[in-house]
Amino acid sequence: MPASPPALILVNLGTPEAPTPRAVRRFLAEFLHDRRVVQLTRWLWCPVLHFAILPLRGPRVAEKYAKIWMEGGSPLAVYTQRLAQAVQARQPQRRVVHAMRYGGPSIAEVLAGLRAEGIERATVLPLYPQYSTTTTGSVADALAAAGAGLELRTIEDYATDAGWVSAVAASIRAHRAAQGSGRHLLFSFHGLPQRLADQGDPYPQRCEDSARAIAAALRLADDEWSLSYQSRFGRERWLEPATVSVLDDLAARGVDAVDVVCPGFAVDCLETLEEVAIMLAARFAERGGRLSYIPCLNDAPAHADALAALAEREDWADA
Ligand SMILES: C=CC1=C(C)c2cc3[nH]c(cc4nc(cc5[nH]c(cc1n2)c(C)c5CCC(=O)O)C(CCC(=O)O)=C4C)c(C)c3C=C
Ligand SMILES: [Fe+2]
Ligand SMILES: [Fe+2]
Repeated sequence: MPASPPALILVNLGTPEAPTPRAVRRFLAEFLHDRRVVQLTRWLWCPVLHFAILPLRGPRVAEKYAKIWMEGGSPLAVYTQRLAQAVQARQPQRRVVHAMRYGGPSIAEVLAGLRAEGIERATVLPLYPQYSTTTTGSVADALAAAGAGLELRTIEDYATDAGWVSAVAASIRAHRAAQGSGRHLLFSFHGLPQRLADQGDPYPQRCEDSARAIAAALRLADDEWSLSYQSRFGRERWLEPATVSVLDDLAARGVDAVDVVCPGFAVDCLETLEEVAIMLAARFAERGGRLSYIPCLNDAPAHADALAALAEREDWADA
């Protein structure tokens, strides 16, 4: 009898439990204490974080979450859970669960639950197509901290996975078929401090690889698409060009219709729904244009198919 396939753990970033200042502060406190995310020495960072960032940002960001909150909770949590269920439906022979790097369900509690069920092996799929030390690397830290007891294998990057690329390309094609073609396509990825890229974080290269692969699948000419980075945090220089500047430049050049897609995000979240689909769309409209946001793959069947195939391929040879 062949060994049953390893469990599959889809790991996402995490999100506040409620759109309230208190819940946002709690979430940000855990997130922004992660040394993968903020590298400043603690005696410098902790006073800034506790006495300035959390008190000021908590209420401001809670208002943003309130604008996008769904009946079942934060979009990131709702879609991550639905995506895990969709992958589970495609792979009834294995346990498919989800975990969050910050907040719950935590990686440690999910691993403990699997161990309690007698599961001995798991494939971990961080829901970040492009590897970064700040995201996938941080998931690896949490797995190591949660301790052994389960044999783990992690899929660290799927930026150019053929199944995932064609799922993203198909969703763009479908959106454009409904909205009309001939529009500029902007690939907007979450940014990073430029310093991390200079220190060797492969993330910007992998974002470029993803954008180029998706543009090729759509047979776009070079002047029909661009790539940019959004969601800047802090005063340091971040990856460029910034999404806001690229959109302002497009508007200034008279481009009045832009489609924006965010292939660095597996599911919709604050950064896509509030920052891009609401704030940046309003800013582009003020400049006379129409920004059409193309939703993330979320729990679409093609997304679940692509991730199930990816996990199957990465399983242990004897599974
Ligand atoms: C998709 C990949 C992501 C990378 C890379 C990333 C790096 C990164 N992020 C921050 C700071 C913040 N990010 C915030 C939200 C957020 N970030 C990602 C993904 C990546 N971050 C997601 C999916 C989300 C949304 C979570 C949700 O609940 O919907 C936030 C919180 C919101 C806010 O306060 O603006 C911060 C802060 C840094 C500093 C960083 C790299 C160093
Ligand atoms: Fe602290
Ligand atoms: Fe982020």
